[in-house]
Formats: sequence, C-alpha cells, structure tokens
Amino acid sequence: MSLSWVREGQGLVGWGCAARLDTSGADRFTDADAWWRQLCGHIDVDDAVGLPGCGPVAFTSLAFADRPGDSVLVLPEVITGERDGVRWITTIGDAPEPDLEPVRQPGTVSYSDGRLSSTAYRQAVTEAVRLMRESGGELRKVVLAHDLVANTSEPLDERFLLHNLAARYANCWTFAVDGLVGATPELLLERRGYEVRSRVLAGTAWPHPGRTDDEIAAELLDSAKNRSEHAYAAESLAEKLRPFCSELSVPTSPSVLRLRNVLHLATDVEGKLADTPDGSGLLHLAEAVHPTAAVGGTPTEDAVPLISELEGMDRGRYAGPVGWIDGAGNGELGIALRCGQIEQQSTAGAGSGGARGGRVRLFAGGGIVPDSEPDLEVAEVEAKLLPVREALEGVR
Ligand SMILES: C=C(O[C@@H]1C=C(C(=O)O)C=C[C@H]1O)C(=O)O
Repeated sequence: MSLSWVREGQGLVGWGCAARLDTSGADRFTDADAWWRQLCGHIDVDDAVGLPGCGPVAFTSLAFADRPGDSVLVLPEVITGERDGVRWITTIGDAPEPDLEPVRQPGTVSYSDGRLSSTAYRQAVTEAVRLMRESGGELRKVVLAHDLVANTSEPLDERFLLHNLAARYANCWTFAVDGLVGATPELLLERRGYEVRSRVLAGTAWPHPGRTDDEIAAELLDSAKNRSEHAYAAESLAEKLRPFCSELSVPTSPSVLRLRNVLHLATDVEGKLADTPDGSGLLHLAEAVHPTAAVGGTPTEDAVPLISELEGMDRGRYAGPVGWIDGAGNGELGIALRCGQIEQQSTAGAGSGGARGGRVRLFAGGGIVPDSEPDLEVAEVEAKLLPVREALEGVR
C-alpha cells in the first residue's frame, strides 16, 4: 500500500503500517483526532530535524459524508520527507525494507459505467437546476459528481499512477492513502504552527480548439456564473475558519489556476490562528470547514442531503479531506479530487478464473447553480476525469 503527499517534488512518502484507525460517521474527525493524540502521547520521538512532517506522521483520508463512508488514518513504519531542501527519514519501530520491486504497468484499460453514468449525471444536474429555480433563491449551489469504473488487464500498481500524476500535475498534491489515489489542485487547509492556509477552487473552464489559454482564462474571470460559484466556496471557507483566527486575509477577487486539463478560479486564503495548539489542531479545523461549498453547496445544510439524494451513490472518501498530520497538529489536508478509489488491485489468486487485472472507481463533479447548462456540466466532469484516465493509460 502506497502512502503519498507530494507536490513539486516535495512532501512525504510512507510505507508499512505501524498503527491504523478505521472510523466512520459524524464523529470521524473527533475519533481521528483523539486516536492520533493518544497514539502520539505514547511514542518517544527522537527528531534531529524539527520541521513539520518530522517525527510520527499519520496519512489520512476522511469520508465526504457522515454516512455512508469509511475514514482512515495510517501511521507508516517508514516516512521519507523533503521540504525546502531538507530531506529526512523517520522510522517507527523495526522498519521494514522499502518495496523496491520495479513499477508495473497496468496493461490495457477499459471503462464501464459506475453507479451514476454520465446520462444519469446529466439528469441529476437537470433536477438540481429545477430545484434551485423553484426554491426562489433559497438553494443556491449543489455540487454533484459521478463515477466511472476502469478495469485494467494487469494488476494495478499505485506507484504507476502516482508517477504519472506527479509528472503531469506537478503543481497539484499527488496523494495515495489506503487505495485512494489522485492529484488534487485544492488545498482544504495547511497548518504550520500559528499559520493556516487554504486554496479554494470553484469555477472551471477547459481547453477548446482554436482558443488560447489566455482567452479562456479571461472568459472564466468574466463569467458571472463562475464568479458566483466561486464566491460561495471562498465565503464558506472564510466564514468557518474566521472564528479560529486572529487575522484572516481573503483576496477580494479570484485568480486563475491553469492545469493541463482545466482552468479554475482560485482564492488563496491565509490566516493566523488565535489559539494553538489544543483547540486548533488540523483535524479539528478541518471538521469545522468541511465540506466547503466547493464540494458541498450553499447553504450547506440543504445542499449536502440533496447530494446523496440526487447522486444516489456513495462518494466514499472522494471530496473528503486527504493528507497528513504530525504529532504537533501541523499538516496539510487537500480535498480528495481528481482521484480514483482502487477497489481491486489484482484478481489473480483463488477463484479468479485466471483473470489478473485491477479495478478503480474514478470520481469527478462540478458545482451546479441555477443557470448551469447540463451539457456543459457533463463536459466539465469529463475534463476533470482526464488526469486519472491519462495516468492509468500512461498517456504522455
Ligand atoms: C468537485 C470537483 O471539483 C470542484 C468543483 C469545481 C467547480 O465546480 O468548478 C472546481 C474545483 C473543485 O472545487 C471535482 O473535481 O470532482
């Protein structure tokens, strides 16, 4: 099992499992926080480096919804880290040898509908638009997603996906936690001592033949629909984070983040925590801000129940917080987007009838507002599925 959180060649990679928590439900954040604090209280740490991410680190991935969905924290046996030119290695107990097997290719990839096909997704979008228009301005945004299943002819090696994602999406956070593998451009929260940071994304455009990226970016910045979608997301994060902060800086207008497959409106929020460490450990802060309107909707309490009703699928850990936390409550949590959940690494073995391939469930979604057009929303999620599809297929 791979554990990873890497951006621009920096971050953390872990292997082995020294301890693990599986939890679920509305208390998943508090369970995770309590377990992690207790565990760290029992570990004698010898740390000569002293940077965030040194000493014991748990990789974590939490379910999007209170239910269904399982959440997980893993303390690896070995963690390697790199930050600002400093490299370190942390071992917990009797560290195992690293897995030095060559990376395997997944063979041919074929796709089939998941629980919500793209036609069913189009219908769900149409229904969300109808409900929003009928609500007379009450319900303003709902983020809907759909899934796609990829089957590989050979066993699935997570490292193959990670390499390909990191090569093409170097400015995203390439992650792997318990079989959820992806490259997210969205940072839910980073905490480093008193400092907190977030990168909020919402509002999307994608490349069109005959149009330059500059033209598309200018149009995105000018689009009232995308600006309103974005404002809901940035406001929801700022509003929930503000009570923990003595200072919070939220740019008044978004910038454009350019990725290979899509362009997003982006707001980088920075704050100073009023109180540390106890009331504002990263998991506690994440519980307060999740789900932002980037992956939930506005108002949250109306949008979130509607998501499960309209999608009719279990998002699992897609769109939930994913990343790492250290013993001091520092860490980085992204939003698990542009990712796939590995459901089966290989069918080789007992009862497999000779088949040897893997299966991964890919997810992608988009914010729906009253003036969303269903066909464009379908095109948007197809563009957002590209990173994992291309990584699986090894497209250069
Ligand atoms: C929901 C996803 O992306 C989110 C939705 C966006 C949008 O609606 O424009 C943009 C970025 C993300 O916050 C996804 O990638 O699955």
